[in-house]
Amino acid sequence: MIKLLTVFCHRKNFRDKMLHKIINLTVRDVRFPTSLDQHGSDAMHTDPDYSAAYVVLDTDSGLTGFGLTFTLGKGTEIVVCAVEALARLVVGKCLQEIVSDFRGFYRLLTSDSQMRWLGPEKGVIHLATAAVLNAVWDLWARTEGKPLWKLLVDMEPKQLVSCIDFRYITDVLTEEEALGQIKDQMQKEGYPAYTTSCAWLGYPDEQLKQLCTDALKSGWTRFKVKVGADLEDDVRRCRIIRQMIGPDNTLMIDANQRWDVAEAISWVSKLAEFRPLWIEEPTSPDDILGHAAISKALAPLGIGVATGEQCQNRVMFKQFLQASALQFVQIDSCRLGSVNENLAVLLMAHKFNVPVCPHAGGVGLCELVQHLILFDYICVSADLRNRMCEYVDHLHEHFTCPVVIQDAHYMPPKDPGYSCEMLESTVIQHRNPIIENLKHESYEHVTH
Ligand SMILES: C[C@H](O)[C@@H](O)CC(=O)C(=O)O
Ligand SMILES: [Mg+2]
Repeated sequence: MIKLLTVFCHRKNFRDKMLHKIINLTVRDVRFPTSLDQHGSDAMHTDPDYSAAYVVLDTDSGLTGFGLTFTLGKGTEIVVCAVEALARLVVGKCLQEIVSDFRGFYRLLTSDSQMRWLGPEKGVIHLATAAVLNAVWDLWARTEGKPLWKLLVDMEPKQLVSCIDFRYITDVLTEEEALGQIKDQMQKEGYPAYTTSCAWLGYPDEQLKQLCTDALKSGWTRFKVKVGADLEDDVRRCRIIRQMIGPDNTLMIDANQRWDVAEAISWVSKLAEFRPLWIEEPTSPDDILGHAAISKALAPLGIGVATGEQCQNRVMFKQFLQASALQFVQIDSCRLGSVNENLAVLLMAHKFNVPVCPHAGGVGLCELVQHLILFDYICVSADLRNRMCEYVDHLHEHFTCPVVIQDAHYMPPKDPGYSCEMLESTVIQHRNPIIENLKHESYEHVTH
């Protein structure tokens, strides 16, 4: 009897919890002046100001969901407008209504017939979708009192798979197959990380050496170097880093889409003596066959191709995998359509036996993607070979639950949610009021 009552109360609590109705969505343009010190600089983004379109979902129960997407500087204004355009599809819905048919809700956002023309599922509108859905996932995880990775790990495989939109990928992965790939066994340990913080393109050699020395002391063994602007500089910088980290540590290089295909092959061949594990984004992120040609040419040198931080959607990832055009999948928590679409890519990568090494850094990307890679390890890949998650040592102090790195490993987050919440003081201090002022002016214009 007591047991029955407990089950009843539990169910009722669950139902009540899930009834949170979303009554408001606010989005803020939050920017950080990272370009002043050349943090984040690469061959194509020479003065990046790390920024976020930051979403807050208020519910009638008082519980709040936080989400974001990462972008750079002025571009944030446009993403903010796109989020505002999606708000009408979210406000007024109950959490239960959304998560009981998450696939349907994902489609509602990505297939709205007036907005779909902007994508579909790519560019600004997809970044906006990610920001909104990230907030919904955060709200769900908070409702359950679990960190997002645990919410995913505890879900029945059937429910998990029901969050994925399989449209356009059933030729390589069906719902039934996906079900078979999800393991229900749990393990907990820190997830290996690599650092990009030592070798941004705009850092002078002395700074590079100092940061490398510090990182080695803190236990880092895997390092990424920005390349692609000037070959002589790249040779010098890679030589410095290789000498400092020694022959056994791992080095990766990242060109941020700087080259054409033939140029990529010849340039990277000249850096082969430094034994990079991968060349990241050698050419246009949309050129799947170009990546395949680069992969083929560099394979004899032992250099793989990594890409994904600007891969538009699961369909592109599908083709990269089908064409053997990448050897490392770099999922991104804010470029793809949130957890829903990232789940699809994790499962496809598993099917093709290609390791996932997420893109992180920016603002908030480390906080978010750590949940996805933990889930991948526990429930999908159960493998750490050639796997690591990027880490960049900037802007974590602005989050209420920043990542915890120990001995170059991500430690599993414990707080409920998706780790998206920023400090209120940060949002106030770094909010870019341009859009709001503009709106104000146009309202005035209309009323006069
Ligand atoms: C503009 C960003 O800093 C970009 O360079 C990040 C990146 O490519 C990476 O972290 O990898
Ligand atoms: Mg990169």
